Amino acid sequence: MDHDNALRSTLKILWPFLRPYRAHLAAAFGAMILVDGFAYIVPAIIAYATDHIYPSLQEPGMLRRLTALSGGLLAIAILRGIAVHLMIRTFWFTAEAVVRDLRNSLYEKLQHLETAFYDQARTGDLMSRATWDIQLIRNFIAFGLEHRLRITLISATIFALMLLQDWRLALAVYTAIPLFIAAIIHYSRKMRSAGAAQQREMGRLNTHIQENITGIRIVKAFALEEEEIKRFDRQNKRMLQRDLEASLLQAYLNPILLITDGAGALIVLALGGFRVISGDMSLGTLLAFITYLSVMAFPLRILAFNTALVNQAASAAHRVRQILTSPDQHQRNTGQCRTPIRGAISFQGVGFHYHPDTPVLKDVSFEIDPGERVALFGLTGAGKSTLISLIPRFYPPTAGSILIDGENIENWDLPYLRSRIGTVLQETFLFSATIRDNIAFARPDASDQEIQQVARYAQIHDFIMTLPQGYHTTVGEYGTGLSGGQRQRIAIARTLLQDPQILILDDSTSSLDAVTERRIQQQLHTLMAGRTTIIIAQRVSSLALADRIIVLDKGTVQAMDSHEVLLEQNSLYRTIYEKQEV
Ligand SMILES: Nc1ncnc2c1ncn2[C@@H]1O[C@H](COP(=O)(O)OP(=O)(O)OP(=O)(O)O)[C@@H](O)[C@H]1O
Repeated sequence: MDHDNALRSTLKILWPFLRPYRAHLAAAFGAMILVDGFAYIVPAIIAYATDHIYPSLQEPGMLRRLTALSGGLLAIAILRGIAVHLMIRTFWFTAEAVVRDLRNSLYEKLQHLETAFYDQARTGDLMSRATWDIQLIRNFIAFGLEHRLRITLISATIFALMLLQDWRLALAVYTAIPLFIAAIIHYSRKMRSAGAAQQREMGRLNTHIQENITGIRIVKAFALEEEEIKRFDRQNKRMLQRDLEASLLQAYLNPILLITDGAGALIVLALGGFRVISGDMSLGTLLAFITYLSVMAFPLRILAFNTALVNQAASAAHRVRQILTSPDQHQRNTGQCRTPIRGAISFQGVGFHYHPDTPVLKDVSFEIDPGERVALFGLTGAGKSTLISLIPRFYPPTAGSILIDGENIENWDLPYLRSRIGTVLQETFLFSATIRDNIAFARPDASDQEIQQVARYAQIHDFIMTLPQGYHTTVGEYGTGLSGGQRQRIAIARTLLQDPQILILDDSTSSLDAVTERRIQQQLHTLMAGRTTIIIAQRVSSLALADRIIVLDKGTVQAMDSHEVLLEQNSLYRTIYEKQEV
């Protein structure tokens, strides 16, 4: 992709974000015309003074004319100063405002993307897009776009003025133009792919750092710190390689541009000088040409850098667009139903796969009555977590249908449906906030009394009260400073406060000791009263909570009955149960 295409495709992607600020852009462009327009008057004034004032300075009135011209030059300098200030200010304001809007849109999109998107995405790469790529876009709007417009404006105007002054010399100066354009196109293409490679590598580097920090305990447990440092060094070297490749391209392009500039000066001096000597051209015109060339030095100096910047912005905008155009749940949220949920759940011939060639659920059918407690039981990898993730529509079933209160889940308003389903997952995630804020996550307006009540239900209140700052204790990203069991109990309290009709417990008692588990199970009995509950039972002790048990085997329902019946009639159930009992 050449320079202009990179520019066009960047602007096309960014246009929805630039559009609200088009008046600012127009104002900045107006200021730019003032800045550069006045610059062109200066050579004309110098040419005029050389040809008409200096030779006859002794004549009456000439000194006054010279003073007036000098005053004019000073006024132009001041005006240009004001215009350049306004121009830079407006471009930067637009850049910061667009980037703020872009970040908001990106964050909003990240909230609504399909769960499947996150199965594929790497956090470090997403972080890189949300920070580094956005930064490149900001640089593009703040000065890349300004420079690009000025380069075009200055070159076009200077060429036109040169033509007006002396078309023969102008054409001679521009003989080097095809070489110039070929170099730009050639390096622009290379810069675009080097920029994309650089940004991909930055994503990998960020992923590396993020995964290392997240998994630092595992690294330490395996005493692999030194190995990790070496691995990072290798990754960092690849980053260096990509960075060098990108900067080298600028280092190659810049000399070509400077040589072109030098060739222009040579032509003006040699040909122009010859024509002045032969009386074909005035000295003033020659001086004007030399000044024009000095004006051209600015665009030429920044062109290589600008080409790199525009191409980097093009691939950054493309990477950001990939996220912004990924399918999100809004596209699937066509349901309107928001009536109170009683909690009947029906699976009718449900099939599901993450990848078409590996079915995870096959023809799953069962009925759960409102308020019933059902445990999902099966060997690891049987599909239990997958099955429950279909109920809040984290994934759409690939066959059959799921009904809640007789209504297909697709007909329920998605945010409403999810707000009525409470989930306590195996891995408890707590936000970097106070314990109070973590519990009140679903209902930030909950009173202290309500928060303490659910904390008591979850058997965590007494512990919280032993902390110096009580409910206002800040916990880390992963609830640092809390045990696994304490984190889980906070998560249970969080779900209790949500007061859902349907409760999904992903073996939420797995990190608890036997005494606490018994206590919490008693509380859970109270909590589950009147709510439909599905418990993913990794451990047989969780089965005691259920009225009926679904035995899942390799994605199919083998049986669904009470514990007693299953123990008597189902050999798979009996085998797993007895093994775990031991
Ligand atoms: N996001 C995913 N992408 C691709 N495959 C997946 C994904 N999640 C799970 N699987 C696969 O689907 C199958 C069922 O996994 P699932 O987690 O539902 O089983 P499970 O019964 O809950 O297991 P466990 O008891 O070990 O938690 C497994 O083979 C697993 O590898």
